[in-house]
Amino acid sequence: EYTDPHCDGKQTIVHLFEWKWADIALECERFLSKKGFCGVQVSPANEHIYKDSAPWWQRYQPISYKLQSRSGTEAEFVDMVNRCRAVGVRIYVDVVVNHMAGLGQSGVGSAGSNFNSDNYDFPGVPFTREHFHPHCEIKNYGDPNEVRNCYLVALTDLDQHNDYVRDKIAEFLNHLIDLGVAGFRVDAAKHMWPADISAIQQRLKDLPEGGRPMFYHEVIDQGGEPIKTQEYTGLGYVTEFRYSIKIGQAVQNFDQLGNVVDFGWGMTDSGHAFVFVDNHDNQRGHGGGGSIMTFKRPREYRMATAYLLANDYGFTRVMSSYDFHSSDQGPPSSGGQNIKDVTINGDGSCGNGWICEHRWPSIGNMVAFRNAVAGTSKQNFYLQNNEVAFSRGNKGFFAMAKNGHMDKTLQTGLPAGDYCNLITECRTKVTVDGSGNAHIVINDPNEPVLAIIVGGPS
Ligand SMILES: O=C(NCCCOc1c(-c2ccc(O)c(O)c2)oc2cc(O)cc(O)c2c1=O)[C@@H]1CCCN1C(=O)/C=C/c1ccc(O)c(O)c1
Ligand SMILES: [Ca+2]
Repeated sequence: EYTDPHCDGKQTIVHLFEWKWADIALECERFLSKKGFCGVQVSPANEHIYKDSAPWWQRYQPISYKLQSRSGTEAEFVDMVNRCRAVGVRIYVDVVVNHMAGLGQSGVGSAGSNFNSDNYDFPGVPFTREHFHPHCEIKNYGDPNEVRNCYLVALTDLDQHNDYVRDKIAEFLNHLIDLGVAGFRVDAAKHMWPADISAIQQRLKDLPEGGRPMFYHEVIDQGGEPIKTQEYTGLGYVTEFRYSIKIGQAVQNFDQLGNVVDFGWGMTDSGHAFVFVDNHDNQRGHGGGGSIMTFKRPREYRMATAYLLANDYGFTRVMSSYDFHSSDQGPPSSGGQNIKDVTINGDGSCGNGWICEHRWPSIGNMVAFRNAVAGTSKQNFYLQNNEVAFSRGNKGFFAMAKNGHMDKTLQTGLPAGDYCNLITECRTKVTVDGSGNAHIVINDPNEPVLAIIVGGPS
């Protein structure tokens, strides 16, 4: 049961996809701590293959568990963890332990280790032939044995049933725990047996500050396959991909906003659901049947993410991307394996090809809303003519207008008083009268969201 995010009540992680460690440290200090983010999901920090075209997925082909990657050295990683922790922002590491590099690859990895996948030779760990499953390719996702014991697109599949393999993976995660990380995203968890993941978890230390590391498992279950998210809820949070589809559809047809949590679809219970609008893979067009919203449709994306953060379901992650034109394209680079710095413009947006969705007002300012209303349920639900609004207990009130305009008196469930609209950073306010009613006005097609909280600025 690793479901406590250890975030002092903060509710949202941001995925700073492919950011360098030095840039993440700066973002913790200048933005994430001020906005109340729980933490950062960082790209895989272990040694990975270098491919000439430097596709983003090269980081998902491990060579060893040495902490030197395209994002920086171990020293830079340690500095990032310390500086983020110093301002109350935790680090969650994306760990790739289902496999090592793909067959047909050999050479030197990002930490200088030699390897040869066809010989199952990974001296940087070390792993050798007996630590891997025999080669068969996953062809039938309808067979849970094949999905776990065969190779995903020729990626050399580790045998997590093997004690030595369990020990080496645990050693990797314990090293990260010693450095101060708060938990892990388990990449491709669907391709590992829950019992094997559990055996590895049992080899892990408590966090230095006490408590168990937080886990969230990547299980791509969109229904239709025998492997279900529920098989992994005993091990922590589990990614709920159907919610991304539901929210993506609902911002295009507001009538569906009342039914984005649909247990009829087999969706994971809220206490174990790890939820998001898009992720680093499906924002590139894989899966989701075209209903996945990304930064490429800014208005719909802001509404989808604002609703993700306002709704009373799951533990939330906000995606932060770089611009791309082809699905394999890596992060902004001046060439080779270089990654460009993240630059911050005068208006708070990012430059150098970084999108920084987490800094968009309807997104970054909703993080404080979600923290303030944690643990409360939706009430006073209002949904008509492309407008939605609801209160969260008596702690907060949220409204959103598909066309950017709303002018309606509604019950907010809040005590009388003047409240800042968090989204406009107080440039607009709301007065709640003695009966809890307020005149709700939205007039911004770009940020068509209003959010107020008790105890917020006024
Ligand atoms: O066409 C591709 N892959 C085949 C379709 C996507 O399949 C993959 C899935 C996958 C997709 C759908 C599923 O239902 C599923 O159970 C697994 O998970 C991965 C996880 C990894 O750590 C590394 C990978 O290369 C993959 C992968 O190729 C391209 C070229 C190689 C990498 N890649 C990719 O597209 C890379 C995708 C990728 C990489 C990292 C991820 O965490 C991820 O979710 C997807
Ligand atoms: Ca496997």
